[in-house]
This record gives sequence, C-alpha cells and structure tokens, in this order.
Amino acid sequence: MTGQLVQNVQHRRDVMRLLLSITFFGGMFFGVLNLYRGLLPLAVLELVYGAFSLYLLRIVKHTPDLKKWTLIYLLPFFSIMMYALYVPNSSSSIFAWVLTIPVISYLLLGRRWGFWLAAVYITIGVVVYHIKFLSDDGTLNLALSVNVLLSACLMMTFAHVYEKNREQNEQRLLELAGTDRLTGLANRMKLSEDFNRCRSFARRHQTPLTLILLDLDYFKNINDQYGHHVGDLALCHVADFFQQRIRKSDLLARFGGEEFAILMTAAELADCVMHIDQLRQELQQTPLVTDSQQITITFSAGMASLGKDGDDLQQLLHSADTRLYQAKNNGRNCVVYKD
Ligand SMILES: Nc1nc2c(ncn2[C@@H]2O[C@H](COP(=O)(O)OP(=O)(O)OP(=O)(O)O)[C@@H](O)[C@H]2O)c(=O)[nH]1
Repeated sequence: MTGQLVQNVQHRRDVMRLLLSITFFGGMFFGVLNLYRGLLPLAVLELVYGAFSLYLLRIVKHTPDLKKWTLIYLLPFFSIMMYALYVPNSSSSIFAWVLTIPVISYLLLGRRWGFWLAAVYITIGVVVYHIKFLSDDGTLNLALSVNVLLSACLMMTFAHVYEKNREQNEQRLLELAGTDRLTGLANRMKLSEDFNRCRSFARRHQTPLTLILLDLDYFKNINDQYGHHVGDLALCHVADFFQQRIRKSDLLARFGGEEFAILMTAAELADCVMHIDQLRQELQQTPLVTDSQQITITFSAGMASLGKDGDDLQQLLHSADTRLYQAKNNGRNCVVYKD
C-alpha cells in the first residue's frame, strides 16, 4: 500500500527513467549510425535528443510536475519517430516503433492524456506509413494496409483496456485502504489524509475546524453480555446514527475499537459542542434493537479546535484525547471541550 491515499505515480517515474536511459543510448547509437548513412538532419536530431534525455533523467527523479516533463519528453520523441519514418532512405521497420506509442503513452500519462497523445501520433504514423511505403506505384497494397491498421487499432485497444482496469483497481484499493471494514466509515488513515485538506480550507477561508473523539461507554459489557456479534451490530448502529446526523462536509471515521472521530468544518466550537451534546442525548434514547433485546448505548467525547489547541492532527488528537479521558473520569456519557 502507498502509505498515502493518493494515486501512486512512482511506477510512472520508474518507467520514465527507464525510457530516458534507453533513449539516451538509442539516440547516441542511431545518431552515429545515421551520420554514417548520410542522414545528417536525422542524426543531429537523435544526438541532441539523446543528450536532452540525459538532462531529463536528473529532473524526473524528483519533480512534482511529472506529467509536464513527460509531455516535454514524449512530444519530440514521437515527432522524431514520425520524421524518421518519413525521411528518404528510411526503413519500413521503423513502424514497429510506432506501435509502441500507445503502450508508452498510457503507461506514462494514464488513460485520458495517454489516449489523446497515442491517438494523434498513431494516426499520423499510419498515414505516413501509407504515403511512404504502401503506394509507391500508385496502387495500395491492401493486405499490408489492413495489417498496419489492425495492428495499430489492437495496440490502442489493449493499452486502453489495460490502463482502464489498472486505474479502476487502483481506485478500489485506495477506497479499501481508507475504509473501516466493519462499519464502512472512513478509517484513521483516511481521516489523517482529509485533515490536511480541511486544514488548508480552514486557513484559506479563516473558518474553524473542530476534532471530536468519541468513545462508547462500557462497550466491553455489551460484548461480554450479548456476544461479540452484537457488539459489532452496536458499532454499526452507532456508525449509522452519526452518519445520518452530521453534515456532508464533516468527516466521520472509526478510529479503531469502540472509538470514533468527527472532523467538523466551518462551525464555531460552541455550535459543535451543542450539536455533539444533542447527539449524545439522542443516542441514549435510540437503543440498538435486536431480536430479543434493546441495548442502550452512550458515549463520552473530547473536543479540540484548530489554532487554539494545536496546528496539526497530532496536537489536536492529544488535546481531544486528554479531554475524552476527563469525560470518562467525570462519570462518562458527557462531552468535555476545554481543560
Ligand atoms: N464487537 C467488537 N468489539 C470490539 C471491537 N474492537 C474492540 N472491541 C472491544 O471493545 C472493548 C473496549 O473495552 P474497553 O477499552 O475496556 O472500554 P469500555 O468497556 O468501553 O470502557 P470505557 O471506554 O472505559 O467506558 C473491548 O472489549 C474490545 O474487545 C470490534 O470491532 N467489535
């Protein structure tokens, strides 16, 4: 897993570096070869581009603008390919390189950008191939033409389907990595990720941000008395209860065990305290109903606000946790928002 719930672009960086290394050696090799063959403009292009690849190799290792640099690399790379296919004395075998365009584009740029870049250049490649090699005497070699068109379409389709599935699987894995399996709520990792986004928003718009830690009271008794399965039902009951009562802009997460957290955005601390205290009373009056019993559930809560209690998640968690501990010590089923 990535450790961060964001799309992993490391594989693109690795592929890019491999390609740049190949381009450097390829550029030097074909540059020298074409010098001997008398194809001076092409040779110069290849040598310059080989040296440029060496320069890019250093940049792509750390750049945050990987897509931009990938385009800066690929546009001339594919253009030189087209030129190499077009120049006099060129070999028809260069078309084999044109067929790598979809794979390279999709691997390095993903589905959307990969599609457009590959579609444009493979179309140019097929057209140039037809002009250059398939109509020398004015008649079209139909079998060859169909082969070229089919192989180009197949490469496009395979690359597209592969990348689409890969992206969907990656998205699914990211969702799973950020979800608590029992309740379907966000987990601690997702809350940490979203906290940074909420904090940036709060700072930019000068709005409050409050973290609430909630811990169910005497939850062990529910497990002991009714069994672990009913304990699980109680956790799902509480998750649904909160989910239906918080705003869409707030984030509810299960922190593990019988502990939950809510990140409340753009609401003053006093309003958050009132809201959480209402929820506390309401949950007490909304028991879990099973086939044979009604189980009353209560919680204790500790709250902390951005700025006043700290500037990062660790500090807010520390303050909220200390207050949650106070709430437990005060007899449970209550909310503590200050020391
Ligand atoms: N059913 C179920 N129980 C869990 C799960 N995760 C943790 N627990 C139980 O939650 C209980 C937590 O017990 P304690 O930490 O003693 O807390 P408590 O009984 O709620 O007491 P206070 O928090 O002090 O009010 C333990 O019995 C854990 O086994 C879970 O996913 N499902």
